[in-house]
Amino acid sequence: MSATVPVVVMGVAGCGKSTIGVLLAERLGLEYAEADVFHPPANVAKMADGRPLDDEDRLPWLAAIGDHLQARAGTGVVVSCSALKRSYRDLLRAAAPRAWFVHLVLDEATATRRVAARPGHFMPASLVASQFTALEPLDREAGVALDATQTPARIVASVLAALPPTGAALPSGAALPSGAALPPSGAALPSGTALPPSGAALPSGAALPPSGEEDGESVMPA
Ligand SMILES: Nc1ncnc2c1ncn2[C@@H]1O[C@H](COP(=O)(O)OP(=O)(O)OP(=O)(O)O)[C@@H](O)[C@H]1O
Ligand SMILES: O=C(O)[C@H](O)[C@@H](O)[C@H](O)[C@H](O)CO
Repeated sequence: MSATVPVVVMGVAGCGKSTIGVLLAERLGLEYAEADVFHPPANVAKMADGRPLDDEDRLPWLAAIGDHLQARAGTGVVVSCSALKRSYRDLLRAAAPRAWFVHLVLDEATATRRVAARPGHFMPASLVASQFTALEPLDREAGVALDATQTPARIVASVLAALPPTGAALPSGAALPSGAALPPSGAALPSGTALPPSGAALPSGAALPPSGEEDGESVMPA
């Protein structure tokens, strides 16, 4: 199986970007790139010191990741990148218009627990709250939002099912299917609402079902 769309696995620290990115790249037979290696040393030092990055800090990092995506636009690549804000994703899309995002959606308590339990990493658990402050969920952008408390195998299977077919047109700022009736942007689905099967359109920002329920997925139109 292969995908030529550049796939960006996004979300807060601890949501599983690296874990899922590696597995996904393996399944797709593509190169995996870890966003943390694109940080200037000053960014890593700042985070290790317990200070969150700001927009200015993130600009050179996003530019480097954008270059990496652009250089592999024809062959495909899987990149992990927190891409917390819409404006950050816009920068990546400016470099790679076909970029397709996998948002691993996780609650703050679980993210904090995972980061605290992870040995030998520069990111302190004290910074997880700032990641949620910055986070702007995928909003009518090409990609899929998945419940990050599912098993890695299940998450990867959902991504593979949702990926646009090789060669499919992926305009940036993906258009909604014509005639689709959607609640206002950011509207949460009533609790207990069954999510449509993979491939169906859902506004991002839709509430994901609690862990353990069927599916845990919302797909943005490609
Ligand atoms: N689906 C999952 N279920 C349970 N644990 C997971 C899952 N995905 C990742 N983890 C664990 O959570 C921790 C954080 O995962 P990972 O390093 O992949 O996250 P990340 O989003 O890349 O974090 P960061 O952005 O801080 O590098 C790891 O210990 C990993 O084993
Ligand atoms: O945008 C950011 O604040 C950073 O990218 C962080 O997300 C860290 O790099 C990552 O979480 C640590 O691995």
